[in-house]
Amino acid sequence: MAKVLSGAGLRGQVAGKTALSTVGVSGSGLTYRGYDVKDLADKCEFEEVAHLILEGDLPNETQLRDYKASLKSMRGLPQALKDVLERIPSDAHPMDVLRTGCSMLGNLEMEHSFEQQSQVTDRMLACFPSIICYWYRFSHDGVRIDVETDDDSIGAHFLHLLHGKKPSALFEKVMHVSLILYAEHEFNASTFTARVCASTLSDMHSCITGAIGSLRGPLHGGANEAAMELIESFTSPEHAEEEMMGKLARKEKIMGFGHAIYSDSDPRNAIIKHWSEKLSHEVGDTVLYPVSVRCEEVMWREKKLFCNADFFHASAYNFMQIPTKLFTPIFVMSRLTGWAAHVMEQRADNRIIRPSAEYTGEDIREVPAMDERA
Ligand SMILES: CC(=O)SCCNC(=O)CCNC(=O)[C@H](O)C(C)(C)COP(=O)(O)OP(=O)(O)OC[C@H]1O[C@@H](n2cnc3c(N)ncnc32)[C@H](O)[C@@H]1OP(=O)(O)O
Ligand SMILES: O=C([O-])CC(=O)C(=O)O
Repeated sequence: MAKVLSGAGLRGQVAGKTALSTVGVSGSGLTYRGYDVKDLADKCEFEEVAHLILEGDLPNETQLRDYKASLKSMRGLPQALKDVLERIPSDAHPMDVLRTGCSMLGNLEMEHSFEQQSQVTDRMLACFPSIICYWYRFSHDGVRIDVETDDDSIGAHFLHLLHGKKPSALFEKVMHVSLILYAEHEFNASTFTARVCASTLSDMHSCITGAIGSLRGPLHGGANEAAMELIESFTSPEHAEEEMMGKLARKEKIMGFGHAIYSDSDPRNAIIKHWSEKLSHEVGDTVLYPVSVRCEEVMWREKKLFCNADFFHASAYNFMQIPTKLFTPIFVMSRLTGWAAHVMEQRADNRIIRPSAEYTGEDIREVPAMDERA
């Protein structure tokens, strides 16, 4: 069943061109530069996919080694940025921390010309996990961590900083898969934000800062955190069934379900669900995974609504002992690749994005004197 793509929210309107991805095209649900996301998640590391999205091609062995070494060398944070992070309270939302961190980095390491666009993007890719974990560990545990680990991947670097030890091979693999699934998704709200900003010929840090703000909302990236709050409130599949039925009767929105483009499934769901199940066995879970499966069954049976990429990410991240409020920042660490590639694409063939509005306000009228106003 095809989804009706019309109405409010610019739904169904072509707002520009891209060679980066296809979403919901029949035959394959999601492709990055022509490769099926299932194939990429199966066979690649996240750094290979980042290279594909940003540079246009999958790297060969030497290119991948060099790319990873280069990213590894850029994990450190300038003291002025650490000083700012240390002043942000522990009850701040980590997405706001990342937004501030990205903006501050733009002050310290400004993109002076578009020729530096790849360099500033790689720098952000390398140091966003450092920013989020430096703040988290300082504000929550009172420690100033060394952010320059020698971990092979961005996902392992993140988990190492967060937990103070290298992650298991399984956890590192799941981080690769997760970061690949979240990397790029055509003209979603946060990417469109980045492109609108880019279309004014603004700098890369401004485009990414704006995109982080758009991703933060619960209708977009913030849904993975909201999904976690939902599933952890249920004690068993039966409890989930009962509560979900109540929520549907009250017409509550259930985060982690539905999609603006996909009509009957999100191709990323089956992949992350598989890894969530694997992790649940690994950590001996008997509640969260079965509860998540029951929520999925109820939503499909009652409303024909399906899990989007966010729903099973909640349990998967929880099984890796990642605090819920860091879920959406992980999405940022990945989607940065898509955002930056879209900024580059916009810059390469730019016209300022400036749509029109249908006016629904008052007819033209005179400004009344102060004593004539209500
Ligand atoms: C990585 C990502 O960003 S994926 C998206 C993450 N966001 C979420 O999970 C938030 C929950 N989902 C939603 O709010 C929506 O499904 C969106 C924002 C993703 C898509 O919005 P839209 O394209 O406007 O939804 P759509 O037109 O399909 O909605 C059709 C109907 O289903 C309902 N519906 C859609 N999603 C849900 C949901 N998760 N729970 C309950 N009802 C829903 C809508 O309210 C609407 O009902 P109505 O016709 O009575 O108003
Ligand atoms: O495409 C969308 O609207 C939202 C989404 O799934 C994403 O950005 O990954």
